[in-house]
Amino acid sequence: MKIQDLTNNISLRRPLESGNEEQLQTVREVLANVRQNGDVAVKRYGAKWDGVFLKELRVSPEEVSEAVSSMDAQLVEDLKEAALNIRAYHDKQKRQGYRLNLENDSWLGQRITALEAVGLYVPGGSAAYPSSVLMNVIPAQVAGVERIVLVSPPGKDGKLPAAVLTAASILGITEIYKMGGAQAIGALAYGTESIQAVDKITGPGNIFVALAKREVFGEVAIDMIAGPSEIAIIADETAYADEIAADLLSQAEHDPMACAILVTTSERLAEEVAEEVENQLTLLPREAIARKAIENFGSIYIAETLAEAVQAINQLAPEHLEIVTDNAEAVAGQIRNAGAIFIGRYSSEPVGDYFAGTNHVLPTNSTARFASGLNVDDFIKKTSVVYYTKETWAQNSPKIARLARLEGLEAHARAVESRGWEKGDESSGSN
Ligand SMILES: NC(=O)c1ccc[n+]([C@@H]2O[C@H](COP(=O)([O-])OP(=O)(O)OC[C@H]3O[C@@H](n4cnc5c(N)ncnc54)[C@H](O)[C@@H]3O)[C@@H](O)[C@H]2O)c1
Ligand SMILES: N[C@H](CO)Cc1c[nH]c[nH+]1
Ligand SMILES: [Zn+2]
Repeated sequence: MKIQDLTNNISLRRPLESGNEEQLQTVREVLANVRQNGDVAVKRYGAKWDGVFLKELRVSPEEVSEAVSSMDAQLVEDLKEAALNIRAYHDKQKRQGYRLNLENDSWLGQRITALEAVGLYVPGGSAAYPSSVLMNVIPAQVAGVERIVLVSPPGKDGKLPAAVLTAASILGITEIYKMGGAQAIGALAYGTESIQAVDKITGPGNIFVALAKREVFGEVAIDMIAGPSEIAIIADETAYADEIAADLLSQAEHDPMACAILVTTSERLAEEVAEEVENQLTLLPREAIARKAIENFGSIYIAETLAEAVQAINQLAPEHLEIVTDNAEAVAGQIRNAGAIFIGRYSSEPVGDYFAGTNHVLPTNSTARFASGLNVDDFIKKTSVVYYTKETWAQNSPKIARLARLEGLEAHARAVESRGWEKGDESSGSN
């Protein structure tokens, strides 16, 4: 791993947001084709990139039961416990609408409504992500979404991983389709013969998924760009090199485009971590993927002070930040930009990926400057409500008409003035 001095050039930005021209072109073609040709296009792209041409895109109940019965009982228990933790954490995010009472029985309100139909992308391809099923579905369920659709790419055997189907089954999800990449995003956004379009698409994925979500935004809502994983670690001389290296590799193994960065005040640690990363890499089953990520998007930076390290991280806005320093909680208090923060030696990042209860669908590519991780708010909308009684109208209509005329909008002024005393009264409003 490269070791360098910390400069202002620290950056996570990969060519993700725009993708390279070829990837973007592919994604646009796929989306246009799915819009025009529906299922046939989805199936053809599935054959091309997932290596299987499917007759049926929807997962049958038999496939689900077969998957569930093939699962190790302990793993099912582990998934259930993780699901409980995730639900407990997300239950706290539930919102109530509110009502602001005004004079003369008038009121204003904010009404919270769950989205009607959402499509949740569960990545597949090079790994199976039952944890992403939990992370996507649970906040949607807590919000009260009626129709929850899962999509995920099948393996060459034409099946979804048993663990993915088991996680869906634990949560009671039955509308599941075997499709991945940009074609799945297109199907969710536009609808096809076998899948009805949704209102919002959430979930992480590789570059093709991330670009496709960005392209369909507007036609449907999306949660964020949750692309290839990232980890940044601030560590001082109190940290253990083998643990830091292991945590860096935990994210590097996701994707050749994953990003792993250490910012440390200790030169000794920097050197030891670089050596450890190399040693541990050779022992990983996904060495080839992790090695590419480390070579292309891995770096160790040496900072003069912790304050400098904190400043660099705030500039970086990583998806995940670990703080392994003396008094790590105080350092965490100074972080403004990070998708999720893991404090201290025992909060290794995978704790959050699987089990703690916090969400692992998080903003990447420095978008943590303005975006949040997936949460219950992603699955609701807020509607404002106004109820003015005659008295409140009478008191305020001259002011409103003046403001309308200030903007040169005479019809607005006349509308508010058009209410007359002689036309009778109305009863009170209700929410
Ligand atoms: N940010 C987060 O919250 C988060 C969480 C979990 C996973 N991840 C990321 O999700 C990603 C998972 O990636 P993955 O590839 O394993 O699975 P994926 O499901 O995202 O992508 C697989 C699909 O990509 C499409 N594809 C593959 N090669 C293509 C090509 N050359 N042209 C067009 N389409 C192609 C195929 O349709 C395939 O079905 C990783 O980048 C991982 O870091 C992110
Ligand atoms: N670290 C990923 C988010 O970047 C989430 C994940 C799922 N499984 C393992 N990890
Ligand atoms: Zn992970």
